[in-house]
Amino acid sequence: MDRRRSRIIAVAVFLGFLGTAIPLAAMAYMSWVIAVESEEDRLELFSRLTVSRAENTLRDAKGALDAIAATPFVACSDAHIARMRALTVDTTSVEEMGYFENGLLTCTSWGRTAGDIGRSHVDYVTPDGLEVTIRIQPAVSGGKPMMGLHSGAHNVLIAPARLVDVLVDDGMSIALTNGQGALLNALNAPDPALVGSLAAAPRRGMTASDLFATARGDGLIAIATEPRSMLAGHMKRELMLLLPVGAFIAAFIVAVVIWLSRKRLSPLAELEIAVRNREFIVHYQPIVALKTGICIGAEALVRWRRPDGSLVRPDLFIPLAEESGLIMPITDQVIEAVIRDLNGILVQDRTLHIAVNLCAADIKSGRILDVLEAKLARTGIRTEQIWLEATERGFMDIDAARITLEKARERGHSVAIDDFGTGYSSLQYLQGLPMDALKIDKSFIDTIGKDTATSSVTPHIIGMAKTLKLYTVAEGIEAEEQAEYLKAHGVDFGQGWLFSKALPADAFIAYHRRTKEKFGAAPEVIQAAAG
Ligand SMILES: Nc1nc2c(ncn2[C@@H]2O[C@@H]3COP(=O)(O)O[C@H]4[C@@H](O)[C@H](n5cnc6c(=O)[nH]c(N)nc65)O[C@@H]4COP(=O)(O)O[C@H]3[C@H]2O)c(=O)[nH]1
Repeated sequence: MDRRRSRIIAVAVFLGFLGTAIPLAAMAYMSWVIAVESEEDRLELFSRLTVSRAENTLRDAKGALDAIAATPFVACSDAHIARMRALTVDTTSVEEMGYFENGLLTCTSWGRTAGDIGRSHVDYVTPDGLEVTIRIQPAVSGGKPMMGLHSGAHNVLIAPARLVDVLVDDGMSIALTNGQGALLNALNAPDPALVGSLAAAPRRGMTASDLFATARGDGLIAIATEPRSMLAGHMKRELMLLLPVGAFIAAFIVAVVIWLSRKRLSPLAELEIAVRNREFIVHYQPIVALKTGICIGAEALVRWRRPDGSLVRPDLFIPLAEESGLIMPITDQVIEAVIRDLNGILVQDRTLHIAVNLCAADIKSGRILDVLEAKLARTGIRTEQIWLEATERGFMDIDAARITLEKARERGHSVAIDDFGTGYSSLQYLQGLPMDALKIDKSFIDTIGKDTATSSVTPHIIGMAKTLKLYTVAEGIEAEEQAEYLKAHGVDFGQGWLFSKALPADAFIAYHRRTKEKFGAAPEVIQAAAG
C-alpha cells in the first residue's frame, strides 16, 4: 500500500473517530447543560415561592398592625385587648399582638401584663417601616423563638417558620435573608458560607458541591440550593433523549467519511490527484530507419510516477483517463514534458521527430492543435518535428477527425494511424483520411516467421500502405529476423526492444547521439511530404 493510500486511510480513521466522539460528547455536554439549566430554573422557582410566601406573611402582619393602630379604643381597655385578640386570631401569621407604653409591654392580645417587659432591640427596618427583631424568645410562646415586628405602639410576634413555609423537594435547602444579608430563617440547613456569599451577590450557578439560585423581593432575598449529585438523575434522562440523536449524527458523519475516503481511494480519484500533482513523466522509445539504422525520432510514452517512485504502465490508467476525460490534461502534460525534456536536442537536430499519442476526444475536438501551437511557440521546435499518433478509436466521428487531421497537416504535423489492423474500420476509413504514416501493430509483427492464421496479413498491410503512399512504421520488433523481413518488404521505420526499450529523456538523448555517431544523421525530418 503506498503512502497516499495509508494517509487517506489514517485521515479517514481519525475523522471517523472525531465524527463519532464529537457528536456523542456534544450530546453529553448538552444533556449536562440542559440538566443544570433546568435544575437552576427549579431552584429559582422555589426561591421565588419563598420570597412571595415571606412577603405575604409580612404584609399580613403589617395589615394587622395598621388595623390595631386605627382603633379608637383606650389603650389596654377590654375593647382594645379584644380587638388585638381578634386580629391575632384572624391573621394566620400573627401569633401574638402587644401594646407598649413608655417602652414597656403593657398588654397583649391575651390580657394585661405586669409591665416589666421592655421593647426588644431593632435588628433592621423593612422598606415599609416595620421595625424587625429577628429573634425574640417571648415567655408566652413557650420558649419558641419568634420574630417581632413593631409599628407605632404595637408589635406582633410571628413564627419565623411562616416566612419559609414552602414545600420543597428532597435535598433542597432554602434560606431567607433580608436586604442587608441577615438570615431570617432557613429550611434544611443550607451551607452558611454559600448563603452569605449569595446574600451579598444574588445569582444562579454552582459550586464544586452545590447548585443554587436566588430570587429578590421587597427587602428580601431567598436562596435555594441543592447538592450537585441531584444533577445525575436529570442528566441521565436528558442523555436518554439526546444520545440517540448523537448516535445518528455520528453514524451519518462516519458514513460520509467512509463514502468520501472510498471515493478518494478509488482509481479515478487517485488519477485526479495525479493529474493535479503533475505525476506524469514521459519515456521515449527510439524509432529507427530500418534501412540505415539511423534514429529518426521517438514515440513519447507516458508513465505515471507514483509518489513512492513506482512507475505505472499507461495501459493501466489510459482507459480510465479516456473514459473520465482526464486524458486531455494528461496529453497536455506529455506535450509539456516533451518540450522540457527534448527542446535542446530537437532544436539542434532538425531531422529528429517525436510522436505524441492523441486521445479520441482530442481528435474529435481538435483542441490539441491549439494547445500544441501555444506550447511550441517560442521553443524553436518546428511543428513538423511533432508527429501525432491516433488510434482507430479516434476516428469514430470521421468528419470531425478529418477536419482535425487536415488542420494538423496544414500546420506541419505528420499524422500516423497507430495500432493499425487491431480495429474494425481500417481500410475503408483510411482511404478517406488525410494521413502520413501507418503504424503496424505488434500483434502482426509477432507473426513474422511463424505460420499463424494472421501471418499472411502483414504483407497485405505493408502493400496497402504503399498503395496509399503512407510511411510504414513497424511496432514491437523484438527479433533480428523480424527487422530483416520488414526491411526486405520495404517497411520504412521500426520501433521495438530489438533497438531499444522506451528510455528516460537523458538515456534517449544518449542513445540518439550514439546511433548518430555510428550510422550518421537522417537526411531530413520525415514529413507529410510522403503523401
Ligand atoms: N513487448 C514489447 N512491447 C513493446 C516493444 N516495443 C514497444 N513496446 C511497447 O508497445 C507500446 C507502444 O505504444 P502504443 O502502441 O502507442 O501503445 C501505447 C499507447 O496506446 C498508450 N499510451 C502511451 N503513452 C500515451 C500517451 O501519452 N497518450 C495516450 N493517449 N496514450 C498513450 O499506452 C500504450 C502502451 O504503452 P507502453 O506501455 O508504453 O507500451 C508501448 C511500448 O513500450 C517490444 O519490442 N516488445
